[in-house]
Amino acid sequence: MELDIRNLEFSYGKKASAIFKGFDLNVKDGSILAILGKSGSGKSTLLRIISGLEDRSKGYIRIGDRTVQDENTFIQAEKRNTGFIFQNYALFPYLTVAQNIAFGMKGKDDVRVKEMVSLTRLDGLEKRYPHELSGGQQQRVALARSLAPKPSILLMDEPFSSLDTALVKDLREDLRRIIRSTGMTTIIVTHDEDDARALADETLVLDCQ
Ligand SMILES: Nc1ncnc2c1ncn2[C@@H]1O[C@H](COP(=O)(O)OP(=O)(O)OP(=O)(O)O)[C@@H](O)[C@H]1O
Repeated sequence: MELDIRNLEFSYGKKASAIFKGFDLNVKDGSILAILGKSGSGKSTLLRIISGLEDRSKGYIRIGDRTVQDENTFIQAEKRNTGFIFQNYALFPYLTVAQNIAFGMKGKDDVRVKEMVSLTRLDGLEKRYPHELSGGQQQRVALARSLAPKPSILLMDEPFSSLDTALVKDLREDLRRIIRSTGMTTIIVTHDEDDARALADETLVLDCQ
């Protein structure tokens, strides 16, 4: 779905200086945007605002044809239906791969879990626990878990930060292939220009105001 942000304003607390002011962003349906920017420029904050985890921002945010925020509206994070993949993947250690993937879905849907396992090439690993997986496999479980409930948009914060750099090149291609095959509108926050170039259709460089 398309993401449209107009005139966004945000600061952490009344006395803090604004991280966003008059900020506009449009991401076309199905496209992959990389957000680059130095540490502290507000990359993670922007993902938190889009997903509804920060409720103090002002401005207008639309996802698809649904306004999730404007002066009269604030849709809570649970109801916003964004897929968020955190830096450390935040997998549940006591749940298996299949149970992790099923976690965010309403009701039991083994067919959808199987579909996600196959999309992310986790076949045969369904009964393993996160600590029995490689970093790249854990990332794919996080991806499968986020995609399973069919989110409106996928938000990834530093997808490669906890992985061995030698593996990252292959994993980038893998990640791009999976995202492309779903047609999901995706925003990837990274500090690495090579990630941005390899993964994204467009790049935005954030500059803290
Ligand atoms: N909960 C918070 N309360 C107050 N200030 C915060 C909070 N979280 C982040 N900040 C500040 O907001 C600014 C933007 O932080 P953010 O984490 O969005 O940056 P970033 O670009 O993602 O940085 P990095 O690349 O280091 O992860 C920073 O100056 C940070 O110190």
